[in-house]
Amino acid sequence: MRSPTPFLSALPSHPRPGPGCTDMASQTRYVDRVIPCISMHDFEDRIDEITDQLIQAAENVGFFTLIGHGISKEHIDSMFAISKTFFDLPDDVKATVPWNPNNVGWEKNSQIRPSTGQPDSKESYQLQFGENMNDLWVKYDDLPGFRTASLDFMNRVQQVSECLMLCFARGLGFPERFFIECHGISRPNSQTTMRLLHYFALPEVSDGKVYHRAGAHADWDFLTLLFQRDGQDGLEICPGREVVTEFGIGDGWTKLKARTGEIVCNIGDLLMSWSDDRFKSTFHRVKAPCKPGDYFGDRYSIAYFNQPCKDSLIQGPSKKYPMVTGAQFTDTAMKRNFAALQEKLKTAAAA
Ligand SMILES: O=C(O)CCC(=O)C(=O)O
Ligand SMILES: [Fe+2]
Repeated sequence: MRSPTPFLSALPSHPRPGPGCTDMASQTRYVDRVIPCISMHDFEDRIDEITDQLIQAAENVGFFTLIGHGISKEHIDSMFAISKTFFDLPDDVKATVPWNPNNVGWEKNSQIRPSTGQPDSKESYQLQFGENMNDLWVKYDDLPGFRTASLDFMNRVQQVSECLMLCFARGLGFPERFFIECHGISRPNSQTTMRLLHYFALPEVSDGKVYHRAGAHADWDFLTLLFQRDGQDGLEICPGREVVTEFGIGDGWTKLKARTGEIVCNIGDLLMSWSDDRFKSTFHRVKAPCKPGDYFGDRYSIAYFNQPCKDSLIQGPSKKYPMVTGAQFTDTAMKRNFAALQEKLKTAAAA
């Protein structure tokens, strides 16, 4: 059932409509690109080498995969199992923890991307560490152990994120712990978010409709860490951003295979801005399956969005953009997203 409420899309995404990027997979031009794969093993000893690799990836592709990151396949599988137990609950139970614009809570079929003008065919539950989660954790009696297990996994992903932040701070010439402090998860106004995602199984025989899974967008956070499951493919990327302040998108998409042990990372608009556009926030989507060979089954993923604390001060080393707070950055991103969505809906209504 589709929710009639157009979702304000306050989720960390920053869609860009553009030529050749309609999400109609039949019109897609595919391009082979090398997505850097970076191993974090022996992090302390290899920090210089890892920093160089991350900077290269951030400057040239905006996407990279991580291995040797220290989160075991068992932990990832177990978090996916917990995520499924949540999504298997009846909708009226999930509706006791509804989504709100602080980017927390459960939504279903309600995120409309400006790139498609239609809701993604999915449900998601967003979790944070701080006060935004008050009353938004599913009740213990409805799902015992969910909160503890989720927070444990979030802490593990945070540790990986902090290693990456340390490298990016070094690469940009900030004090080593600068980004880590700006994203402190123990602060009550932390906005860092883990999003559990469930894309519904779709009909393999076309009924004439396009079921978008996640329409094309760029994330507006600092850095996104994404977990996927073997065989549940669909993620595609399309580098195209030159400056964080302008819309723009290329037309050549590259498929990324879903692998359970790897973490797929992408630079978000925030890090693009904080690096004075040196690092690229990159468009991506989860393809609307429509062809033999596409994956039509249920797809589960987990995205961890590193968001700044509301009072963090954001400005790149060469001061390309005016200084803003974390709260202002997120607010501007949401408003821009909302305006792009209104524009898309207006154009669609006029057509
Ligand atoms: O589910 C995925 O693979 C991607 C999700 C995503 O890009 C997002 O939620 O921003
Ligand atoms: Fe995304």
